[in-house]
Amino acid sequence: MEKARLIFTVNPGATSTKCALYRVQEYGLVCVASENIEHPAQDLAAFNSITEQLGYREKVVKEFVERNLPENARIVACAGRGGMLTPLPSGVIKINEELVDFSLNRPVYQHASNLGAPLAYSIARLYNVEAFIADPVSVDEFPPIARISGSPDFPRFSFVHALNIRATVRKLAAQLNKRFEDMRCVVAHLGGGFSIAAVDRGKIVDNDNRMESAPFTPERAGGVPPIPLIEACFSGKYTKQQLMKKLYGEGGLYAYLGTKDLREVLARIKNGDDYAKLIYDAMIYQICKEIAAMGSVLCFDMDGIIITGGIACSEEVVRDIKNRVGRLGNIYVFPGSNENEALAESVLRVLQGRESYMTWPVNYDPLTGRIN
Ligand SMILES: Nc1ncnc2c1ncn2[C@@H]1O[C@H](COP(=O)(O)OP(=O)(O)OP(=O)(O)O)[C@@H](O)[C@H]1O
Ligand SMILES: CCCC(=O)O
Repeated sequence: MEKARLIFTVNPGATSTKCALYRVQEYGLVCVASENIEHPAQDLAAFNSITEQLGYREKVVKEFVERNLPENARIVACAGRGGMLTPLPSGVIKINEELVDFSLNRPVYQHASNLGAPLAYSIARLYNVEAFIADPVSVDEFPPIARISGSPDFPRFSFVHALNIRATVRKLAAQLNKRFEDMRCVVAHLGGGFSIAAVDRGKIVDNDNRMESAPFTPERAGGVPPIPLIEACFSGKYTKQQLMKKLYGEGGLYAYLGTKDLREVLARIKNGDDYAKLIYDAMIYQICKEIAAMGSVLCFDMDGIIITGGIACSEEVVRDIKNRVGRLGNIYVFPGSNENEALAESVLRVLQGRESYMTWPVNYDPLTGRIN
């Protein structure tokens, strides 16, 4: 009997590595195993950089595959979440040694997703198959107008949860019986980090890059007033690393309330904590301002507003967002992040010849949108 064909996917996050195996069926994919493997803070504290975590996470990922690969099945392809690479067009890229080297040793910023390509490649080599990344966080398809900031020295650029955003737009397209390539919508990905994006005919034409001005998130500061920030940089009170942490990792809800867990914040509010309520309300207020801003990018001519990510599991959040911006368009909720599934679907489109893949390095000019 022919062995079942499986796609392995891996999505490394700040504190966990999400792994999954999908069986390829004639009509699509069936998830046969999926785990969110959490990494205790004391384990990760032993490493000075994301790159140093590779061996540790590789062991965990290999154990996942050994535990879950059925005897009557074989892996036919692997996929990992793509990290902070150079600016790229959306789509699928085949992983090679050079891409692994770039992700580990020359990424544009430190981000757990930089380990996606090395981890997928490592499993692919074990099973002698090909590995891919899809829609990495450095997807940048901004048109020229979106790149203009208030200073030519600091042009705007994209940094975005491209994988989950494009996957949820595909889901909405199927639900509305429309082509993905025709969809126009605002997507609010609300997780540990947020990405609030305008999607125009399948392309992310603007988003709230949290290295610029953006709503604060459970752990990221988003936009802060620039002059006081410059003063703090030159005050001698902080190291660069301390200030980076204030913006990234220890900002947002965590800075105000000492927790990154929105469920805990909601529980405190239920128990009458007025300060927690103020901070929560401010977060919703900022999210809604950004949704409206992204709606304006689409001239409010859109198929709807999507809310997704872990925070979209909260009925309170969805209700409070609807109360502020529900008049702008229909709101669709896709709770949780669908990144592993989106990776598997991207690879399936490639295996079935419905989508072509790019090869690293991708010689892409974000200013013209051309691949040379
Ligand atoms: N049922 C829920 N109600 C409210 N908040 C929730 C719920 N489930 C998860 N969250 C919150 O969602 C946030 C984490 O979301 P998620 O798991 O999508 O993030 P992540 O994958 O770690 O990060 P990112 O989305 O930036 O890659 C946390 O603040 C968590 O408390
Ligand atoms: C695209 C990833 C954004 C973030 O982690 O904040």
